[in-house]
Amino acid sequence: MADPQPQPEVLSESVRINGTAAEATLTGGELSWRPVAGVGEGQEQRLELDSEVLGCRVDGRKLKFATFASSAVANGERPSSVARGGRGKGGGGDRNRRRGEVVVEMEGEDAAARWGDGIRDRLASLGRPKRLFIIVNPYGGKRSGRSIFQNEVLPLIEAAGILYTMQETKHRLHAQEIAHSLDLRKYDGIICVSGDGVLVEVVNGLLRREDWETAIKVPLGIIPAGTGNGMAQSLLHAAGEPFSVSNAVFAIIRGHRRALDVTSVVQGKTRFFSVLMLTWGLVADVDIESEKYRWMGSARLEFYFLVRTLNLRRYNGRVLFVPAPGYEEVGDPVEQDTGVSTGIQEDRSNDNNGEPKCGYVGPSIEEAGLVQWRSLSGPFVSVWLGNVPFASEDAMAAPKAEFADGYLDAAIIKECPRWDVLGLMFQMKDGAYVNSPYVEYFKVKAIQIEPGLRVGSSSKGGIIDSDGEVIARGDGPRSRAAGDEPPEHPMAYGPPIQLTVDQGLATIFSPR
Ligand SMILES: Nc1ncnc2c1ncn2[C@@H]1O[C@H](COP(=O)(O)OP(=O)(O)OP(=O)(O)O)[C@@H](O)[C@H]1O
Repeated sequence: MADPQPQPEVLSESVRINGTAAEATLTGGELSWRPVAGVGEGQEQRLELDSEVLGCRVDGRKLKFATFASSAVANGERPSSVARGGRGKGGGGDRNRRRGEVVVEMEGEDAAARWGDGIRDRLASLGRPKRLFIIVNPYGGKRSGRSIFQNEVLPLIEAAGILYTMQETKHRLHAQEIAHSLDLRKYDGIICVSGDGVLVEVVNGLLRREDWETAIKVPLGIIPAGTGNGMAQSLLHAAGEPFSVSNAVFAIIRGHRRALDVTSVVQGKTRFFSVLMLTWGLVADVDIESEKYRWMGSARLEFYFLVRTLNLRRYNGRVLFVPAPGYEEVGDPVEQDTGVSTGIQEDRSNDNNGEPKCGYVGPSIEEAGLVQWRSLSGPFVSVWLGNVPFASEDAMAAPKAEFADGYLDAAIIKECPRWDVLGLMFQMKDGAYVNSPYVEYFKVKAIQIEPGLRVGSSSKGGIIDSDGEVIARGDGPRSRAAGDEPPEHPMAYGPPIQLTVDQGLATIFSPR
């Protein structure tokens, strides 16, 4: 039998807290005190180290707690009866946190040093990171990554006493290069101050390393500073926390983590890894084609959605999938005896389109194929595959998605009157759109997309977008001669694109 964890010593002392004489006790993960005179005399007050304290430093006879909690706690004023009201364990108070300071003055420096050690040990036992590598994208979103880092991230990280190395990205795929070559032994986590794109680059960089198996276990963190902040919103929302930079930073400081599914997206020898979503049809068209209206600000998406709905496109094609348990009746059965009828083929040769032969090759579809494949045939208005609930701050595209269930959530719209499409958009905010009879919502272990031409066009296909990057675009036939520029997108539009999920392969800092 394993030895029981040694219980930390209980410390008690007569102190002054924020100037008021009090009896203080440090028990487990909590500092509690009762003022012995004046306001609040005899009333117990508490400070939870895990959910309310950024850090603590000793300054002579004083212990200075940097707090991040409800305003009353931040000033050392909240009575424990209030503190306990309606709060889950480790929940972190009323979520409207503010920075504050609680100063505990001891009678002597020895006592302060002893308490300082006790608090340091307790904070360390919470598994908080000590050294972080922080990647800042100064270019994403509203170009505010740098100022978010300086003004909102750094003060909290410093108050927590975390050592860090910061590097700004200089170009596309720079974050992938950094993650590919970083000395991971020096850090307890890699943090992205960016949109989702940089986080995805980091995952791809780690999985292309020779030591990918250990590298991908390094906890990742995301602090929203992009246009698409779906991962940050998904993590905060799952914990009941409001979307904010400081809540995202505090989640990283607390060091709680959760497993995260990684999807391998494969076409022939081209392979990359996704942690958010893949979309084909309406949503991809709106997302990508509306770029030319960027000058409109965030209204561009609504505007272009309206344009596209009025001229609704439908795409031919087929999706084949291995349904998750409970979804075996979705779609039609696929003949599977020869493999020819499905066209499902695997290339797990560890040759990533000429890149060095190392890194992760993804889970086998054949393993997934132990169960029956099913299919849905187009035309499709929209195909959405999500690994996490939110596609952006205010679009809950896959409301039942879980971080590490080993499945992708599919939301597929086939035939749908255009006014109903418009209605669905308004129900995207809270995910209610999936209850529409026009939306087929189910979970899959693996899925293959066979994208076809737009209905009514003999040459135009659609756009396939994974985690905000266009991976294939059917712009019509283009003659390519030897010496031509390499194709703009990594995959071709037309041949099958396969997705398989590796359950909980990555690790991400999470409020809960
Ligand atoms: N210095 C840079 N110059 C240009 N592009 C960059 C730079 N640094 C990073 N990028 C690229 O910016 C893209 C978007 O980054 P990020 O994830 O931060 O934001 P996003 O929300 O996904 O997108 P958006 O650019 O629409 O805000 C990524 O593909 C990344 O490679």
